[in-house]
Amino acid sequence: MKGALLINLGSPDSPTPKDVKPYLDEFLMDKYVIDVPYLLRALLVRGIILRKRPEESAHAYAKIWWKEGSPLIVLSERMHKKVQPLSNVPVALAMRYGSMTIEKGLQELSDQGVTEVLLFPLYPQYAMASTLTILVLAEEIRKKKFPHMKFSDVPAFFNKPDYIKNVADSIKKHLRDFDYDQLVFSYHGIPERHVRKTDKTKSHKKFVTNEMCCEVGTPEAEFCYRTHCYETTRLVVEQLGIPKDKYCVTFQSRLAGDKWLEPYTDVEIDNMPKRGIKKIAVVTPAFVTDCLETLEEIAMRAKEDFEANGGEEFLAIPCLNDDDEWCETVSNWINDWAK
Ligand SMILES: C=CC1=C(C)c2cc3[nH]c(cc4nc(cc5[nH]c(cc1n2)c(C)c5CCC(=O)O)C(CCC(=O)O)=C4C)c(C)c3C=C
Ligand SMILES: [Fe+2]
Ligand SMILES: [Fe+2]
Repeated sequence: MKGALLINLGSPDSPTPKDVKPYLDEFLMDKYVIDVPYLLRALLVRGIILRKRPEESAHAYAKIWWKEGSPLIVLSERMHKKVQPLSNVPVALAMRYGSMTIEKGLQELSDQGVTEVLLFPLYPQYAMASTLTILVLAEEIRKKKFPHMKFSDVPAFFNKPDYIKNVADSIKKHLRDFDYDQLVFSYHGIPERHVRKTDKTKSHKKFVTNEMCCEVGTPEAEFCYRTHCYETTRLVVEQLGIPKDKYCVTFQSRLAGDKWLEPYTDVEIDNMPKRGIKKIAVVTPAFVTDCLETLEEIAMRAKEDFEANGGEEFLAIPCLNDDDEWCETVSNWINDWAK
């Protein structure tokens, strides 16, 4: 029998340093997230980052935490609840990090008699720190615990017409009563090195800000997160008829140290009021579910900083979450595969 496993990032069990620390340890010790040799990674993560970060992150999580739990988990569960009845096969939900493990998700499917699984990473744009790490871990678990299972996966859907339509429709709905100077497309950042590493053609050398680094459809673009982000943006603004001077692409959530993809969201947004841009809307299409990075970093911190710098109006557009059209898209893709 066939079945699908929706996989999102995960969250700590509670917004306390006690629970945030092991979650961050699992996350940042992942070699596809901090991609340096094990000893250096352990020194960096356990010797430096995890000394202060759990306190700071717990404080940030506490600001966005809901009565029912982490927004990312609660919203993913709501989406799963809507997708299951629209799908013709069993659908389970799992997280890459934290307690809702991929192993538990596969066990749930296996208990229902599923032997052919569609792995569905909930990331529109491909990155080794998001999509690849899920696929690698799932395969490790399959070999150890579920050798009888067969896997397929949903590739990055950054340019799939249904997803683009869902994002465009959501933006249109939220901008109906908001007269904006600039629409900011803010994507989760990654170190530039990650883009070079996943490029099998090794043709990514220098990046020119605001220009696509490779062309969709070429081998170098197949795993290029940066181009996937620019292409999502291009297709969405094309569908909405937004002119070039009314939108921009930025990258958020960088960690200190490496050179991450530019332009940086915080730097760009802080500078906008000085350039006469006083009313902005921010959309975050790298996340299909609202989470710490959208609810705290964008809707709270970026808004405060924008206003402190002279900005007047700030609108954070929610992610697709459990939007009906989006849940239909997800179940359609599952049903197409299961045919
Ligand atoms: C080297 C560090 C990181 C890389 C690379 C990275 C890539 C990446 N992350 C997401 C999605 C999410 N990240 C979230 C939180 C988060 N991300 C990092 C670091 C890297 N991410 C950290 C340390 C954290 C934890 C919070 C913090 O301390 O700031 C989240 C939110 C989770 C939640 O519980 O709400 C998401 C979602 C993607 C898609 C991605 C690569 C493209
Ligand atoms: Fe992240
Ligand atoms: Fe590229």
